[in-house]
Amino acid sequence: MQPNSLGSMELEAFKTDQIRNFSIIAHVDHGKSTLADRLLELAQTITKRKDNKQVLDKLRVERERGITVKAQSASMFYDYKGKKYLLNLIDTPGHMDFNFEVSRSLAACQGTLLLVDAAQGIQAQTVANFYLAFGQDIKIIPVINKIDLPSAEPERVASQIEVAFEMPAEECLKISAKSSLNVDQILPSIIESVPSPSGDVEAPFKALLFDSWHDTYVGVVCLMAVIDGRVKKGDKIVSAHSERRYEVMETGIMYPEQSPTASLQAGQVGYFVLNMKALSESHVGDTFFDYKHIGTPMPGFVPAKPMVWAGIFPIDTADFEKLDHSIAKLTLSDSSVLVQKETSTALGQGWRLGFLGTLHMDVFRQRLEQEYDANIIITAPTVPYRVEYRDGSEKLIRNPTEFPDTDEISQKVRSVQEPMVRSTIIFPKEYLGDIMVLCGSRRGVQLEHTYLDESRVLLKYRLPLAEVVTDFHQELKGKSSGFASFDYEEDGYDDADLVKMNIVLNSKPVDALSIILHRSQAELVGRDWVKRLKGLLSRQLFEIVIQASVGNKIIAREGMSAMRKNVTAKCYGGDVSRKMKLLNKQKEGKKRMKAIGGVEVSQEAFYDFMSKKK
Ligand SMILES: Nc1nc2c(ncn2[C@@H]2O[C@H](COP(=O)(O)OP(=O)(O)OP(=O)(O)O)[C@@H](O)[C@H]2O)c(=O)[nH]1
Repeated sequence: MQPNSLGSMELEAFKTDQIRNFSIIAHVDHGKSTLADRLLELAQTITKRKDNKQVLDKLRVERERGITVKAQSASMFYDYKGKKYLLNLIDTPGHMDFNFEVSRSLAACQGTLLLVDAAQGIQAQTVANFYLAFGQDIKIIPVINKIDLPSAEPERVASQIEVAFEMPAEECLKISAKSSLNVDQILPSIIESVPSPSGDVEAPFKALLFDSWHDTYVGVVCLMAVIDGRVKKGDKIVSAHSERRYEVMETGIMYPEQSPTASLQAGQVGYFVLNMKALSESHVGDTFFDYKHIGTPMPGFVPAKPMVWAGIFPIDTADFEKLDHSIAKLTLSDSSVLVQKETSTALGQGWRLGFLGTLHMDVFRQRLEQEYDANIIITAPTVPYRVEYRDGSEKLIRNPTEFPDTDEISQKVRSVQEPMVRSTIIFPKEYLGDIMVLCGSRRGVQLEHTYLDESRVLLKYRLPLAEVVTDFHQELKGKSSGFASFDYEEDGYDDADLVKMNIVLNSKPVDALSIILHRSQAELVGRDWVKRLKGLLSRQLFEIVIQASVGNKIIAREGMSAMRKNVTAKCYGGDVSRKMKLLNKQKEGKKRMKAIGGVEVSQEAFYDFMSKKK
């Protein structure tokens, strides 16, 4: 199908009272993208297709994982009661790592559809998204989806919505995005109940930037909600954040692809091509003004803060240049990843990357491997720790190698702090005991315990982020047969008794294997790591001692006795060519080895260790 092409559009006819800007928020898989497609079909922005492939989920990884990562927006024209409306749908990502993107999309809307699966009911992310929208003071329309499923219980879900969000159960729309049942009620409900944007077309130009990306053909594209005034090609506008001046090269709407328009004006949402050279010049939450009328900027966003840092290294060091190039290209389309160069004695040259969360990290790694054919080792993720020194200075630690050693801590450090989160967990009540034990073992403190209905429990816990970014989610799924849903938001820093654990091979520390953890866990983790490493290293011609240490104290130890290895032993003198071949093979194998404390460790052993690590 070809998307509709409008040519250069005239949008001036649409005054603010004919415009509605809305988004859809939902827990993962509750049907956002399917509903978005149905609405675009209804308004004939796209034609109906058999394969039901979602238009708004563009990236390959998104399609494979079935999650929306990058928010995409699309415009619709819709006739209602004899009047023509311009409806702008702003799609939002569906995972907790991307809450930042959800809030930036919401800031451009006056209303949102809160979509809940009729079989699954309210999930953790429904709650988180509701509060994001509630905090922005926009109209929330509850919609119960998938009512065609045999297991659907729309009445029960409606009463959960009433209990959790104090919205009358009878206000919920009940639809099936898949079969289109009742989907025709949605756009009229948006027009009736979502306020139109309150801008002034005659006032000087002012717009809010809420998304941007890099386009191979035109460069940086910015999505903006025009607050006041109007703008057209050739106008000069200025960024409140950087005070840089830009010329407008093109304006348009997403229909659903970029479709140029003669202008954009108050209330409208559309894309801008400016003479911006790099994506890093576009700051989400920035306000743009007519360069002659600089007013008060819109309240800014809290910028996306990377909360999970990990080292990335090529398995084969010869791939460094290629990988450098691939990472640079990939960050062009994902400006929330922060990149720094890093050198490790064990793994060579690489990078330290900051991600919004572990899913974000996984998506990035998967794209590197799939789209750029990269072979990489990724180290255990670290959260940013804060160290406050007695002299008043402060340091943010993103790499365990930078963490102060025990002597430094006792002499110079006032406190070490770790980032905390407030988490929401929703699950059937029979799993309550196990889930409370799990949260307790992860140093969690319970904040709330409510029943959404007679069988579903909502728990709120305050937990250290470090405990959440490893395998917490996986364990939660395991303990609840897959029924628990989980979401979290940042909640400041707390003092904590943290230590750096080093892994030492024949008295030499392996920097890539250092981690920061709570003192109470060091021994357990140390014993586990040392044992697993022993399983992965091959015996060598001398004895190997593998130790885990905290400061000068050895907390775990394993030894491997020496072995004599002679690859030519099997050749009884005569066959010289076979002997040479074997020797060459051994040499080849050695190229990929690193000698640490005289012990040869293959990159593959590192890879195996990292990928199975807690
Ligand atoms: N039976 C039924 N299935 C539906 C309905 N709406 C969506 N689905 C299915 O539910 C699954 C998830 O739908 P998506 O539209 O991808 O969900 P999403 O909320 O956009 O997911 P993310 O982008 O990952 O957040 C898909 O397999 C859809 O076909 C519905 O009304 N009925």
